[in-house]
Amino acid sequence: MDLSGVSNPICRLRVAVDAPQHSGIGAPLDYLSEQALPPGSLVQVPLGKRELTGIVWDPLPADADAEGQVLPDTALRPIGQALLELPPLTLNWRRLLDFAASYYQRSVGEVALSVLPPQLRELDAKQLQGRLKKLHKWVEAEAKDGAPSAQRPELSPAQAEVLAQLDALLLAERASDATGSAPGPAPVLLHGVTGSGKTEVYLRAAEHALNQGRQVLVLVPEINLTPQLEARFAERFQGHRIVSLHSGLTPAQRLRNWLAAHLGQAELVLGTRLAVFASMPRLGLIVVDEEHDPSYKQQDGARYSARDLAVYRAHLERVPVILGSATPSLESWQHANTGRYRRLALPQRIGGGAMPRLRIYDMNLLPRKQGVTTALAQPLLAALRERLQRGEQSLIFLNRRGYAPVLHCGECGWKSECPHCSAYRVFHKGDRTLRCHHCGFSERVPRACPDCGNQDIAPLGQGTERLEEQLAAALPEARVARIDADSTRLKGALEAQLGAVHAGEVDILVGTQMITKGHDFRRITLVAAVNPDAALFSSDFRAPERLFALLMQAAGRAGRDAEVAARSEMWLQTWHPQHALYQSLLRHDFEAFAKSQLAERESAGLPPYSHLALLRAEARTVEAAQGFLEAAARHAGTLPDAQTVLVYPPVPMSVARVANVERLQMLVESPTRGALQRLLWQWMPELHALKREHKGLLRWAVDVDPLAI
Ligand SMILES: Nc1ncnc2c1ncn2[C@@H]1O[C@H](COP(=O)(O)OP(=O)(O)OP(=O)(O)O)[C@@H](O)[C@H]1O
Ligand SMILES: [Zn+2]
Repeated sequence: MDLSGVSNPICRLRVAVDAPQHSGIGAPLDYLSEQALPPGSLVQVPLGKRELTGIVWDPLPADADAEGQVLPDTALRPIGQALLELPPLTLNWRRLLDFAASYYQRSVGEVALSVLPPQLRELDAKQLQGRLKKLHKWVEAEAKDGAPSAQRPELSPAQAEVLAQLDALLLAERASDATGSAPGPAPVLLHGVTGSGKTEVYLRAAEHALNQGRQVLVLVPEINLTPQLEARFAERFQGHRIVSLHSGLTPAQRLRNWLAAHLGQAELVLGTRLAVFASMPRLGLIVVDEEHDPSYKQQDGARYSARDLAVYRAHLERVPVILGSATPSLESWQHANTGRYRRLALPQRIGGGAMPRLRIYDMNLLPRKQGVTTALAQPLLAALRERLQRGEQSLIFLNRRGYAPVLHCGECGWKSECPHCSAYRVFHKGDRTLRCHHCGFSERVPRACPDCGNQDIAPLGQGTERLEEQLAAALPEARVARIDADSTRLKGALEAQLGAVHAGEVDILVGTQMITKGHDFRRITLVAAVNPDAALFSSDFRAPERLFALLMQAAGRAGRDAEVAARSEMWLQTWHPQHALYQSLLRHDFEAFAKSQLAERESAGLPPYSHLALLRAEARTVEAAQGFLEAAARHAGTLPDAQTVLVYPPVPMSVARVANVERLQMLVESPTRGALQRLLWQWMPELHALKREHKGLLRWAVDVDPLAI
């Protein structure tokens, strides 16, 4: 860099550093530097006794109120090494991080540093040079020539129509942008039923962006969906470099892929929610697949929604963003209703195949036997047998892993409670353990009741392990496989298991929601949800929306091949066959379901008609957590926006105690986003102060737009 023109050899730099939340350091810190480094540069700086990696941040505008007092130069410390080999992070990247930090009420340093690959924060300039050299070698060895895309299927008329509308949107945007002030293309909500070929739309839109020399970011909700999507993109775009970004990569891979995107060498980035922060200087398109999926919400630290940030990022960069789903979130659906988003639809399956016929089986018809939980009704077993005879596959969905959720003594009433949590430990038969799914506490299964010595302790209810066992007993000729978090713990296990299903080596696949999403199974003609009722009566207002999406998506795994679509079925075993949710499902009618849910939300004043945040508190005792929340509520009452923003009394979380920590939360509700944000901003300093006063408090956090209430 040529610094000869810099008149003042010593300048001030604002540097974003990852200071722990309790330190109260919010804004970037001032340092002295002999070089005028551009914002976005990585530098090492001293903080206390440590040396940390930080990011040079933008100078405050001249008229800004300085936060706190401005220190004289003599009070500032000099920066350390700068990582000059790395091009600075772009202005739009920094604006995205500024927004995310302020919206989710965290410090920008914490968020910005936490979304960089961990290894990048540990390297000095020399080590970084080494990594870059390695990257260039890799890029040379796997040279991509930008060759045109491989063979692609003829678009269906609906796909062609959607793509034409996408093009029209871009053209209109460009035409209106003569002044350079247009807001960017409206976000697109692609509502396509399962198997309608949404992925082909993503591929074509990506191709369009690649042809213009731009980079493409594709987000998927779950890590286990990245390999198959990566394969589809890689097959199509052989002349282009594709990298993935998710938490399953080794630290070295993550750094390499991140650098490839940052240097513009990777043209396609596929990843889970953290990839929304990937540095992509030539970004031209963002795709968010299964946009309704709750996994897009981060559940600790900065509790961001990657879907919402994707929309914001697209707006910043003025590039199109496509949100795809068969069952859009009600927030996005409502945005499309009001015209903020542009709705495009793929109402039919590729090849014109029918949606699976829904069969609701009334469990009340089963003869009741004391103490016996019937997993599979006879008619369902008969339907499974029919598939077996025809050589077709079935999928059985049960959202509960392990053998049984509770172990129970019929003599004294003992149950397998976790000593550290307000939850039962789950019986895992495979390794004969009782395991708590909240704190991880695990013990060997006792031979007899620990309270009364009764030898006869029995599992209550069923999980996927038990279902697998029951199926094997009822249909001994079937090849049964189970896919859940337990069966896929080892690296590569999931790919192998999915491979076996695709290869036709499995007749019946049992699993949790892992198997209901996104997979393009071609030979499944029967999907069954054997115990979906629990969510019907949840206290969480989003539970019906989530259940509907999950069941629609599960149903969507059946009959994906038009040849077998006509005889594909979705079975529901339920105690509440008349429930309105199941009735809309019966008609595959998302629109009717969304309409009725939105009407309920509107009359109850719930999102998207109001805006929520949660203040969470964790302490060793209920009193300590409650004391903090009550003091916080009193303070909120004194703030200017207290007239419009409602703060509810503290309540225990649904699992109140985890690992001996009591967890309480307080709901904050506002008719407008602006009032909520203002109140939170004014509240934060007091919350930090209250934390210091309430010694018994372990942690507190604010969750903006919380998903689970
Ligand atoms: N134009 C086309 N011609 C032929 N086959 C196509 C076409 N578009 C998509 N397909 C095929 O149709 C199948 C379903 O498409 P895809 O997986 O994209 O659906 P989807 O809408 O993403 O479904 P889901 O929401 O269930 O994940 C895939 O096997 C895909 O290869
Ligand atoms: Zn526990």
